[in-house]
Amino acid sequence: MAFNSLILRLELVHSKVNFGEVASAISRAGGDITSIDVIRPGQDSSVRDITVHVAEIAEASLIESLKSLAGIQLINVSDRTFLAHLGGKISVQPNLPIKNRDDLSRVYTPGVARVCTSIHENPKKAYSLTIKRNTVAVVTDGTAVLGLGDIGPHAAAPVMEGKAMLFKQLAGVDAFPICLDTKDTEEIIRTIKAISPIFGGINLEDISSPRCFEIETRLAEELDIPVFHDDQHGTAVVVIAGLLNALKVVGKRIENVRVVVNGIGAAGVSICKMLLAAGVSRLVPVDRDGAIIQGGTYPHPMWQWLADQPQVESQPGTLKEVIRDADVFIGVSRANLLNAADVQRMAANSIVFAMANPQPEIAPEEAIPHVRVFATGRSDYPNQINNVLVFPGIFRGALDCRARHINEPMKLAAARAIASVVSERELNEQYIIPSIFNEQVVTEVRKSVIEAAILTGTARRIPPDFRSSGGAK
Ligand SMILES: NC(=O)C1=CN([C@@H]2O[C@H](COP(=O)(O)OP(=O)(O)OC[C@H]3O[C@@H](n4cnc5c(N)ncnc54)[C@H](O)[C@@H]3O)[C@@H](O)[C@H]2O)C=CC1
Ligand SMILES: CC(=O)C(=O)O
Ligand SMILES: [Mg+2]
Repeated sequence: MAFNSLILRLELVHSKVNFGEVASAISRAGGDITSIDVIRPGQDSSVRDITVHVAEIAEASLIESLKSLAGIQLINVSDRTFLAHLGGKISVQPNLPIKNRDDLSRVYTPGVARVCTSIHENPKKAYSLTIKRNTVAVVTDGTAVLGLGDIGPHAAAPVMEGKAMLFKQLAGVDAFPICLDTKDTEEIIRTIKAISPIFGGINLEDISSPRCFEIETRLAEELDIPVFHDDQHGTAVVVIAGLLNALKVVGKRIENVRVVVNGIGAAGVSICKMLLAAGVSRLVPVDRDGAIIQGGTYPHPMWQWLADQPQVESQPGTLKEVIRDADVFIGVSRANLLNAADVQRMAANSIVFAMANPQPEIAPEEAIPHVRVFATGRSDYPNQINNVLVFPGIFRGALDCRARHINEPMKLAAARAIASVVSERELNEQYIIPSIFNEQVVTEVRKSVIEAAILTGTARRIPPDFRSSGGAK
């Protein structure tokens, strides 16, 4: 169950209500008071901030019960999540202070002009003399934000700022959110190309399918820096990592399992492709209209590609039909599509990754008693299968070796690296995937990605820690 921390600012009229009554009302509604601050004391009335820990589903009734108490005025309700977003979540910091005119003339005019000229003469120097080598653009058009859909570029910004924070904190990569006010494929491509000179990589985020496929393919062809649509490939990499470990837990082999993937959009297409590359031989891709079947005809080019694959089943059906006897369910669609009875009909020792954000395809409480391994994309349950395990390390590696592309071998190497962070001894139903706070994740992903980039010839630089030994020290 998800919990929230609310800060309730209340005015109490002392002749009508006392604090004990307020505390009892909060407790009856399921809230735990964690702190009380008196904001304005007074003889007749007082204003207090009461911090309350409460289940998300009980929030509305708690607020209603306080409003119904005589002598109470509810001045404001803020939750800590909103407070964490006040003023935005990132800022730009200088690397060195400007203390005097001498400093100024070095970092700015006239000194800077010599540096500009040097880059003009040799554009490669942008990597050593500007922020390019460590900076990634996190670009969205706001059309497929989490599972919230097309909420636009302004509303998408908190997610992009969040990704930028994670890039920095987990991998030391400076990332900048770019929220584009256009849904036009050509305009998006043109704009990203136009802003690309300052960036060492482009992380596309939350751009809806099918446009996301063309945008990524075209940019990868036309730019000489890595372009990575996180919702496609970051998600596929982390799913493969989790699946490799989950299969070990349940004692099944990837070649033998029947896998249902629900939601064949950005994430679903890439997951299906990577599952096939990893050896899955029985795949059932499902979207709104039911299973995408072998031999079928589809307007969506990626669905058509799937329909042409021999591993894709030819039996039509709705999600509720095709989930029967599946060994693995992977959901990257939307909230609340399955119930306990559906997952009970899966094969014994089933694996369910319900990854729609913020609400999964099935509530964890409903699924967990009936499946062997359960995972979501959320941080408040065990087994968080989220692309945050991937993009920081993959870009760290790609930037450090100045990879031109992030190719399939680099992605597979990243998936294996993430899986390997959980040792055989540690592996169990509740622990198939490492925590994002496990420092080994970025280190291992970076190392494996650089090795794969060097082997496949896409690296344009050998990082110092790879130079003498032929591998990371
Ligand atoms: N945990 C993680 O790391 C990640 C989770 N996701 C989640 O996966 C979901 C999809 O994300 P994207 O692929 O980026 O979006 P998308 O918009 O590209 O694709 C969503 C797909 O789901 C399909 N869909 C919608 N309702 C459906 C239904 N009732 N049954 C079957 N299919 C249905 C749509 O037709 C579409 O093809 C979102 O909830 C997102 O938050 C996405 C990326 C990473
Ligand atoms: C995690 C992520 O990228 C998404 O849900 O869209
Ligand atoms: Mg996303």
